[in-house]
Amino acid sequence: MVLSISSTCTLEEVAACCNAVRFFQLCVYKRRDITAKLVQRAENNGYKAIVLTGDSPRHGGREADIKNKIIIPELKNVEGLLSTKIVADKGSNLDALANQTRDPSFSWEDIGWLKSITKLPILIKGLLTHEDALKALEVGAAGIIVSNHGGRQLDYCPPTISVLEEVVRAVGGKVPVFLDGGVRQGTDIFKAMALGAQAVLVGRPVLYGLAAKGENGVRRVLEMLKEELELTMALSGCSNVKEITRSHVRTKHDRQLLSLL
Ligand SMILES: Cc1cc2nc3c(=O)[nH]c(=O)nc-3n(C[C@H](O)[C@H](O)[C@H](O)COP(=O)(O)O)c2cc1C
Repeated sequence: MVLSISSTCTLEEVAACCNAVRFFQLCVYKRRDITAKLVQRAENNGYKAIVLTGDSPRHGGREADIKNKIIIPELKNVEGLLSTKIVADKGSNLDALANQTRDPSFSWEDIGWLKSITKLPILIKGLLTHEDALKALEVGAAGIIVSNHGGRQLDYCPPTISVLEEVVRAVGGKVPVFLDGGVRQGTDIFKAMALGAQAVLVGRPVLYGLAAKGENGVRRVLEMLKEELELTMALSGCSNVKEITRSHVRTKHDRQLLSLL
C-alpha cells in the first residue's frame, strides 16, 4: 500500500498496525527540513519506498472543492511541524494549504537532493509521456507510476491506459512501470498488465468500499478486483500473471495498423 503524506493517521500508527509492504507518498514542502523529517520517519518505520508525486507543483482547479468550501481534516503527519490552519479566501482550504506549503519549484534537479537524504528507492508518480519517463530514468528513479492523479489535477490529461505503452517502451524494462487511474474491474488490471504495467494501484475504489462498509468494504473491493482478475486470466488462457502478454489486447493503434494490411 502507498500511504499518503496527507493521511488522517500518522505514518507511525499505520506502520504499527499494518505489516503489508508499505510505500510513503511524498509531496515536497517549501520547508525542506520538514520534508526531510518525513522521509526519515518513513525510513525508520519500515516503509520500503518513497513515491514522489510529480504532477502537483500547484493544486488543480477543483471547482467542487471551492464551491463546497472544503476544509480538510488535520494533517497528522505534520502535526507540530507545519500549521495547517490557513484561511482560504476563495473557498477551498485544501487549495490554499497546498499552494502555500508545497514547493512549486521542485524539479528534476532536486531529485538529487531527495536521493541524498534517503536510502529508499524513489518512485515518481504522475508521468504521462515518454519524454518524462526518460528524464525519470536519467535522475535515477527506481520506478514510474503512470498517473494523471485520478483526473483531479488537469482536465484533458490523457487517460493513463492510453499512454501506458508509450512509457513502457521508453523505459525498456530498466525499472518497473505501474499505472493508476480508472482501475475499476479485474479487466482493467489485465489490460494494464498486457500493455506492460508491472502492477496497478487503485485510489477511489477503496474509498468507496470504506464509505459503504468500512474496513470490510475495503477488503471486499480488493477481493473483488482479485477475483475478477483471476477470472479474466482464466478466460484468456493465462494461468499466471507472467502469461499475460501484449497479444492479449488490441489497441486503437493496433486496429489502425491492421486496417492498412
Ligand atoms: C480523495 C483523494 C485524495 C488523493 N490524495 C492524493 C495525494 O495526497 N497525493 C497523491 O499523489 N495522489 C492523491 N490522490 C490521487 C491518487 O493517488 C491516485 O492517483 C488516483 O486516485 C488514482 O485514480 P483512481 O481514483 O481512479 O483509482 C488522491 C485521490 C483521491 C480520490
